[in-house]
Amino acid sequence: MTVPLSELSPADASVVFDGVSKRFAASGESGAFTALDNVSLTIGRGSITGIIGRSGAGKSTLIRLVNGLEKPSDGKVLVDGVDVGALDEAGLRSLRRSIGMIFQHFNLLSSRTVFGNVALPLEIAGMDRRSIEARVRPLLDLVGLADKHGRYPAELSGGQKQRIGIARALATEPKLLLSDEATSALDPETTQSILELLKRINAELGLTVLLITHEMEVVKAVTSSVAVIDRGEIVERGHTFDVFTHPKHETTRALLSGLPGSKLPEAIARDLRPIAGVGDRIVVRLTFFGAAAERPLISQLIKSIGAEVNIIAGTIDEIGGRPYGSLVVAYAADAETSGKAQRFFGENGLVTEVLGYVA
Ligand SMILES: Nc1ncnc2c1ncn2[C@@H]1O[C@H](COP(=O)(O)OP(=O)(O)OP(=O)(O)O)[C@@H](O)[C@H]1O
Repeated sequence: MTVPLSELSPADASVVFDGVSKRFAASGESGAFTALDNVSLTIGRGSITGIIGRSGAGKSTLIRLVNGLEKPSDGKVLVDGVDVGALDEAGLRSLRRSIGMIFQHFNLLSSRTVFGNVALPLEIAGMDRRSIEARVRPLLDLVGLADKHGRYPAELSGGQKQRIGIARALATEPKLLLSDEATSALDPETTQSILELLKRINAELGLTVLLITHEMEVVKAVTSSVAVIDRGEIVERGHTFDVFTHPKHETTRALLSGLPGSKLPEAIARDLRPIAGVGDRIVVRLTFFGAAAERPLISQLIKSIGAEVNIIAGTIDEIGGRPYGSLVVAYAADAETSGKAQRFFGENGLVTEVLGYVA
């Protein structure tokens, strides 16, 4: 799905938050605590959308509104056009069958086998044994754990437990999968394999995935759209590529600074000054996309400015499946050299950010 979150029509939407606020009674104090403040957000059908924010920003509350575990204080949450807040108990049960959910700590039943865990939602729905077998076996295949069907959760690794969690979430053939920090307890390699599985499920089953996380790495690897939440408000949203390459809000920038490859070497970061001294070099981050990534930019830059350029840090990466590069370079900060460099960056469509000055 390539349409920005704000431009989707309701017909393309899996979930719509329409002016949603959520206030909780503050214990021991008068008044209420506002966990979500007038959130309007549209989650495209068939997309993998990320909601990222720091601890306490309101991410879990947002997800609990989708499956009806909380009701909005103001506004509406629509899932496939259905107003969740207006559903009665029977309506909520049927809504929850159409939504799969995976969790940070997997929430498997230790007394049940792998098969038994995946079968549980089907047993609750009253499905007969043979139909359950027919549904569960292909799901275990899909998540790559067919050979573990008789094992117990305690005999599995974290990644395998999450695969079971995913199979269980898919058992009732939901149209929407909610992922609440599902990779936060996993090591980076296992995280990648679970994210790959989510991408496959999204592509093969056309399932919408709404993923909340505090990890930018997760958003970068798997989502096409992202919304940044800060103290209950959506402060930035859009295509993941655009938000990552042109972050506008301070919170987004702060979250991005934790990504590997965006950190400056310790010695440079320590010596960086906000104002240029005589003879200083300017330190600039260059971000480039598409065709620019294939050109010998640095040698062209050296020619254009007629001065030395030091490469301090660099990374080539992919965001939402699109390649981009980021380079941190330093060159003489005098007006003439800087002016030539600015012209070169402009002519070549490079996004630049001055990080500071070093001696
Ligand atoms: N039932 C509740 N009663 C009172 N306050 C609540 C309740 N649920 C959540 N809150 C408050 O709302 C705010 C948002 O909580 P929420 O769990 O949605 O944040 P989060 O972004 O998911 O954080 P984390 O990543 O730490 O789970 C927090 O300050 C939390 O203390």
